[in-house]
Amino acid sequence: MADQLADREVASEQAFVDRVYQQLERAGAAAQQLATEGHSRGRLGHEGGLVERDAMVFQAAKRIAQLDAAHEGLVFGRLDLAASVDEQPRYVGRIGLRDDNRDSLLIDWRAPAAAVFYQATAAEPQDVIRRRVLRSSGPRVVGVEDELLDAEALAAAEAEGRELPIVGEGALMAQLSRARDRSMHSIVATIQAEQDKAIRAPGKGVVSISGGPGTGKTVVALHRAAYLLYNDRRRYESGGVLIVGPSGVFMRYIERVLPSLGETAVALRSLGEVVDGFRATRHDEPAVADVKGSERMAELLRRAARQQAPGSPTEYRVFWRDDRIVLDRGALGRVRRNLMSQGRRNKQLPRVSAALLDAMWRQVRGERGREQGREKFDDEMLSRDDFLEFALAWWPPLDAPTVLSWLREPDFLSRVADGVLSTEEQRLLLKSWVSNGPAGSPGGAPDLSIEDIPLVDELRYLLGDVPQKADDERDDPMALIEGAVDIQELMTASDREYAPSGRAWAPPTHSIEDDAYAHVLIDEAQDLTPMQWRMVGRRGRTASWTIVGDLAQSSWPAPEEAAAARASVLEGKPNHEFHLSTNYRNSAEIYEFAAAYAERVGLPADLPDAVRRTGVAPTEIAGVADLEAATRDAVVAMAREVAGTVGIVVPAARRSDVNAWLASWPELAEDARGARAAIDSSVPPSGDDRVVVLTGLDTKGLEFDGIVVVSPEEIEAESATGRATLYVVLTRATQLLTTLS
Ligand SMILES: Nc1ncnc2c1ncn2[C@@H]1O[C@H](COP(=O)(O)OP(=O)(O)OP(=O)(O)O)[C@@H](O)[C@H]1O
Repeated sequence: MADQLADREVASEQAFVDRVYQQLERAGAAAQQLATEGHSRGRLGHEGGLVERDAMVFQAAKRIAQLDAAHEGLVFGRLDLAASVDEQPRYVGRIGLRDDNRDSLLIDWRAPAAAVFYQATAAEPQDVIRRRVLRSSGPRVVGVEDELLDAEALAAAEAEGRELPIVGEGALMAQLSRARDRSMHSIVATIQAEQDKAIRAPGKGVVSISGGPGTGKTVVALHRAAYLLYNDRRRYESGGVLIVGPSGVFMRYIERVLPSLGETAVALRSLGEVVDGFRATRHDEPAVADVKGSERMAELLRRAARQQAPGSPTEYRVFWRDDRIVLDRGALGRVRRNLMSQGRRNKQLPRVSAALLDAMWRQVRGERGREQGREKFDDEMLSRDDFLEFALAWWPPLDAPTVLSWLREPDFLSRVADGVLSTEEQRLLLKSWVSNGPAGSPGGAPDLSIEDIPLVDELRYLLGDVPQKADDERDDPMALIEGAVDIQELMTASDREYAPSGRAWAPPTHSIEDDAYAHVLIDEAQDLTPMQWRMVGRRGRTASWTIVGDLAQSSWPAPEEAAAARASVLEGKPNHEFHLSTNYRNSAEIYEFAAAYAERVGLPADLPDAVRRTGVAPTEIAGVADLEAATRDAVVAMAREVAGTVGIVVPAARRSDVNAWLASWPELAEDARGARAAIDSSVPPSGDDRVVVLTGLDTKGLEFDGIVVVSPEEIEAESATGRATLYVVLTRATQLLTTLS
């Protein structure tokens, strides 16, 4: 009986969904035609035609991208309202669509009219009688899940002859129990009321979203980005939206969510990729990372950027008429300080020769020289190769990696670090830079760590952009100091990131002028170091912000210092706080285990309620004699048990060993479910790899059906914040958790 009823409801929804898809096809054909028309106008050749073509192709391509993305579960919601409001059902989808009469067929989930779909509750039904979620596979409706919000209104509606049966077991539980794959999915159909409030918060100032593990902070923040783009497309698309997350693996995990919501005009960057033109994927060891992340590095770099370039000339001599002119250390030091006081170092390049000539002219005392005058003096000096070469060598254009490489010299470092860093801290820095051959190392490719990137950025701003030369001056370095031309490509942030072809990335300009975005969204914000806050802060001085995080998951050892850096970045911006309180990821059994750990080790944990029980408690195996055999048994069993992903979390020092084990286990290669193992998590795994090896830090923000933790006590001991890292690890599994020690 119940099945028949459900089948009938599915069939009736299918009829509506078919209508929507037909309309979508018509909209798609119209957009295609617009694109074709646009191209043929471009062939006319005149300039107006080209501009028009660009605009048309851009619009059409955008529409097409939106429509393609919409194909997955295009229609997902239906509201039946009290007769006094509207007898017709309202449908909610990923995009808005009108029928041929321009009447609304489908409401965009972000439109004000759709808000009630998320906000109505049984306590406050807001005229909603029944909320229905449609589950689909492509264009096929496979099920419906209803919620009755107002029983009295239902009785009244039925008395008037409307049929509103209630079927299904609740959309949320169905959604939460699904197997996890390698990407995060959108939650448009099941956004909960407290999440909806954060998503729809006004786009001014700072929206801070906090909550414990698995409360949907990341997924909510991504839906908020889509909401902002929908609501103020002009502002956010032209100004750009920057989304920053902890790692490349994490960015790949979340990258599908926004396109599936029809949005591609967004820059997704891991912390190692925030600065245009640089890409770091390697972490420094924790003790080094702690030094590089400290705000004290800003003072050290400020000093470094003011130093004379190591190896540059310290003296210039020339005879002119009756005078012997000498620019010695003292004189040069004065010129340097004077230039430095006028602004960024590279910006002074056009003034260098004039400043040197001023100092030199003051030494011209002889009558013959004075009579001939300053102009004659300047002309003669500027035609001397040795003078121009000196000027360029003394004040060369400097890029950030070059200045960073100066710090590899122990003497240089101790000079600029005096009173800022301890001897031990200086030693750690030297060790990291010398052993990894940083940028500028002779012959060695730059190997910057994720923690080096904020230092590079700090220096970019201290030095200013290296002037670009015009084409005909490429081979003439002198052009730089003789009134350099500052030619930059004119591109906005969104031009950079968004190409109509659907490719989300175009070459960056590398200029500090182009760093700014209209909205900055920081995920896992609890992990940002003070130097990272400064780096992202420069990208959002006039932006609105969304910041999500959970302090108990922090791996930064000095929370007060990070909080101060954050406060100074956001100073003067109004702050709106949102808190999420339900854990949607972990089974209740797994989260209880993790929460007990957090309490035991004294983490300041914000403990959400986990809503889904599986009846399976985590497995703790202690006193393991053969770690490889035990790991293999646990992983193989788990891969059989769950349909989705399995993560093996290991101490950083054991990662390559465990990778080698994994590669040698035939059981996994031949796994009946076709599981294949990704050999190394630092290499992007292909789509069907469902078993991966990760360090504790790698797991930030991710989730898996099953997690096997190898040697939790070693993960705990890896750094000063190892307990927080282990807490993160224990909160990654949706179904099964096993620990081996
Ligand atoms: N309303 C919802 N409907 C369905 N699934 C949801 C909902 N909210 C969250 N989820 C799911 O819960 C899981 C956790 O979400 P997410 O990763 O955003 O949480 P988080 O708070 O960022 O976690 P953490 O801080 O632990 O990294 C994801 O699988 C997400 O899709």
